[in-house]
Amino acid sequence: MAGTYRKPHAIMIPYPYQGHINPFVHLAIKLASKGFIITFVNTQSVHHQISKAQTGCRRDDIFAKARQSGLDIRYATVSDGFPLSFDRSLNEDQFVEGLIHVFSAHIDELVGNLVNSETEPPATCLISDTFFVWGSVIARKHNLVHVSFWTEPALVLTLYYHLDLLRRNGHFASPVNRRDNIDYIPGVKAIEPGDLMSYLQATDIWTVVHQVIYQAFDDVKRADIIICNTVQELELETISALNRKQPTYAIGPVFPASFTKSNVATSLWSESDCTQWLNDKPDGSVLYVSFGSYAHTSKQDILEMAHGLSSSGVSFIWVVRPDIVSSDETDFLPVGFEDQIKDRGLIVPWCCQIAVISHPAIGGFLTHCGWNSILESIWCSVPLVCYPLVTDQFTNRKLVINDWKIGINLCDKQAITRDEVVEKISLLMNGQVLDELRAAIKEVRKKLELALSTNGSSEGNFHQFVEKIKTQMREKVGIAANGHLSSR
Ligand SMILES: O=c1ccn([C@@H]2O[C@H](COP(=O)(O)OP(=O)(O)O[C@H]3O[C@H](CO)[C@@H](O)[C@H](O)[C@H]3O)[C@@H](O)[C@H]2O)c(=O)[nH]1
Repeated sequence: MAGTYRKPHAIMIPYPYQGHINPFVHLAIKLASKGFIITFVNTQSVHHQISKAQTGCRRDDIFAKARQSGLDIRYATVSDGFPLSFDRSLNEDQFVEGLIHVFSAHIDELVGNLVNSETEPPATCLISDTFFVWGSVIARKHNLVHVSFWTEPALVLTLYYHLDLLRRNGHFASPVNRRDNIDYIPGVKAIEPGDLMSYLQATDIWTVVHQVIYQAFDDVKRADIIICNTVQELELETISALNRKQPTYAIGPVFPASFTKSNVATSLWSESDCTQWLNDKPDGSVLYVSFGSYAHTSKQDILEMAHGLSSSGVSFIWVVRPDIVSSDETDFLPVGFEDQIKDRGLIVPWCCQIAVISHPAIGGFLTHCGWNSILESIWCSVPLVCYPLVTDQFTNRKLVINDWKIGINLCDKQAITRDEVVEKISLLMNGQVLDELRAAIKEVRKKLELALSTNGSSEGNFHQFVEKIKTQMREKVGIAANGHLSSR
């Protein structure tokens, strides 16, 4: 086959959560527009949920429209080992165990078929979510280039990557963890233990999620390439330090090609349209409140939040996911709340967040600090109130408040009070603090814009990353064909 040009064919597998599916889909489109063939894999359950969330039309293949526009993105769905009716949110440990042991076996089979396909250009690259513990194992077995896609800040990746240092220095997995600053992680300025990811602050460190963490951040060390949905200028030292270990490229933010419109359905819940409601509100007057797709909160916190929002006097849109407390606890808003807030507050189960926060009426975002929400809010220059709940959200808050100064904190402990909610909303939506936050977020936004411009860092890194994959793919094919490097 020497001399013949084969299109590069990459298999992409996101972790089956909204905050991971979104950047994976946008990256698939970006790679396909650079001439890649992509086989995008969702779990059957994710596919079913996305299809159900689409009103009006049934979509068996979420990339059908993208393909009509000339992109070669194929779509495959694979069982995660559980029936569609299984409640993955309520039984997370079991679900995550399934992703480790059963989903991986199905993926192994699918990858084998795509690699050995005789009629199609066989796949030569696997782009898998860093949280999967088996990415490099499957890639190596099938002789694929392994790209680990990290959908959180580089700071979070590097903290997990150096778990051994945290352990050795007594900041993690000690009978009593040290409380002083952590100042020995390469590329990270001193960081407080309270800014670590929730799993590293936990007392029980033998959960299923911890098993994932121990294995996934060992596995990532064998990836050929790491790509991060972040921006070099925002995390320069961290990215450089990671790069000294393994080829690491900051290619973010990975957004839809046209920011507010995507021709690929990704929402796991039906989106309520908030445009009409927002059109009637003055510019910058509405607070958007959302805790993302994954985190849960207590019924008590929801009550305090509701009373706080109601007493604040500010107009708001509040995304109250049906399973926000738990999927078997659905009656949690205060009695008569919706009547009480009338047309000042809009409660929706889900919406197109990007469309909402791009609307000029939005003036602030009370967020759980999911990484996508932070990137999207920066892009729309909307300052933040931080209310982290779990995982990387505590570390992301540190970036928002301490490093970039584009947001304020809701509270230090997890249980909130209505008074704190009123106080912080009023700080965010009025007065001098708001002016300072707005000025700061505009500066950070400029960095994102520059990074994404033709000569910007993310575009440059993306280009280098693509070239590196292609070179490594050619090397793999050469090795496979000849047992040594081909001279192509
Ligand atoms: O009503 C809504 C709410 C959210 N979104 C979108 O859903 C995504 C949510 O992502 P993110 O803000 O990152 O939150 P999570 O869904 O909670 O994301 C998970 O994945 C992220 C990336 O790995 C982590 O940073 C988070 O902590 C983790 O909970 C974003 O693109 C939002 O635009 C909507 O479209 N509509």
